[in-house]
Amino acid sequence: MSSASPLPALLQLLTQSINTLSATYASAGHHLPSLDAPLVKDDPAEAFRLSNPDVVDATQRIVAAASQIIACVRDPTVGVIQGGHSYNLSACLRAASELNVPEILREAGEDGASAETIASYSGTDPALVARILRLLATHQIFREVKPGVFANNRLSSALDKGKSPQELFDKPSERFSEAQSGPAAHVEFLADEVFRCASVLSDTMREPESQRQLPLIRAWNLQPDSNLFAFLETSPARLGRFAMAMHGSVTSNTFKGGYPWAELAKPGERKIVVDVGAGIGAYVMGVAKEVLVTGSGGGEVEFVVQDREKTVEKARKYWEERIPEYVEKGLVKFEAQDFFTPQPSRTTPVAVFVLRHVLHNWSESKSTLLLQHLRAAASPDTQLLIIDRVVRPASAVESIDPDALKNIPGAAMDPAPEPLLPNWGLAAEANYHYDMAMHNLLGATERTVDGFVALLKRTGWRLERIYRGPQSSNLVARPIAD
Ligand SMILES: C[S@@+](CC[C@H](N)C(=O)[O-])C[C@H]1O[C@@H](n2cnc3c(N)ncnc32)[C@H](O)[C@@H]1O
Repeated sequence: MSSASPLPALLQLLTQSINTLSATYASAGHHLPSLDAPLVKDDPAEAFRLSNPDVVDATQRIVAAASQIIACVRDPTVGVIQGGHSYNLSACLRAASELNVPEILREAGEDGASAETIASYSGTDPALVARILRLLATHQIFREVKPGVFANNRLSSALDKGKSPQELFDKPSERFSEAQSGPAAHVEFLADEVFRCASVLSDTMREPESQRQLPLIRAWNLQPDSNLFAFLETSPARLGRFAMAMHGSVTSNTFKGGYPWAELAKPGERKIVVDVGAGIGAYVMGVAKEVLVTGSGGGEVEFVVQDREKTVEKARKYWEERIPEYVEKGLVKFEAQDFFTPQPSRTTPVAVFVLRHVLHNWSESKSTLLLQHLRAAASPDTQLLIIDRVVRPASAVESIDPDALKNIPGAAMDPAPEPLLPNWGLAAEANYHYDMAMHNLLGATERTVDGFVALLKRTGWRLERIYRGPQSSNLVARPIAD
């Protein structure tokens, strides 16, 4: 262990990255959006932030370096105790979203609204509302304009569900009907269903193996053979919120440099893409709208949206409302299909099976069964596109067998620059939160690159390449010849 302080090197990384960020914004004629002002989604600076690689890279370095500096200098006891308190952030975020505070404050404007006004919409305790919002403001979510008066800022306005507070309170079953309500749905799902499961993680781990329950089963007092999806289906409100939460995470997945959808169908060709466990089909709708309309391929792509029966009904409605021309032209079909059973036979072989945020929901044995069914339905040219996070160990070496990754483009990743944690630390924090959520909700896992290689090989697929994405990556596999 080196005894030299890492602080000067971390500070240099931080300074260089802040300079790069400022210069990149300035040279493109954009201003760095203000933390104090609400988010303006259609501001060109927002699209620039998400798409400019220098901004993306500098942001990652700043988050990793700044959080590592804090860890270096802060009293260690305070550091771990703060970690123990972090449940309050979840609890207060959920309260603020369920009390529709971002929407009340949108209507109040930059002068904000008092805790009394905010609480009057829901008949809740104004003093408690003020304390909740103060904790969030301390985490840079909302602004306390003067004591007890709050306004939206950049972070809190990301939770705006896009409706008036009155509509939200009058029709609670329709709180998540606007497309922009995805982030709020996601936060509420994490801070409600997922949070309660996390609270019993340690209790369930320490039970004798024969009595060991999944945190989901224990936290929600469910029948032992129940699962997340069956549980969500018992409540239309939970199911609707979950569907929108999944939709809210779509935008980052048709990323530039990801799977080359525009090249899939050559002129005169019609290719079939089956989205397995598609939810409402939001990902392939994104492909249809964002990529194929501008694509150079020229051929036609037919999507099959597969999921459980109730979700497929929602999917059909979602497509009819948002992209009716696809439904009318027969370019999208809806199939109720259990992915643990054989795929239906088709006259035209499937070009691409998509599994977006599905494999991470299942244990090794269930994932094996699912992939075997897809392999049995695959032609030699079928591609399997897995969209999931690829979790890095926190050590410098990503694989226990680095040689095995050498011929797989995108599989081997350089570690973060020293002295940063090799896995980018808190800049990659979400991966590890979702990994725990997968265990707590489903007894499942986010996978490392080694985990994907092994699972695919076992089920007759060969990992061909990885397009690394900002959050989830695109992993492409081909059938191993029989
Ligand atoms: C995490 S969601 C992902 C949805 C979608 N792929 C996306 O990225 O938005 C997992 C989906 O798997 C579906 N699912 C769960 N069990 C299933 C089963 N046995 N057969 C088919 N779909 C299933 C759920 O209904 C849910 O829509």
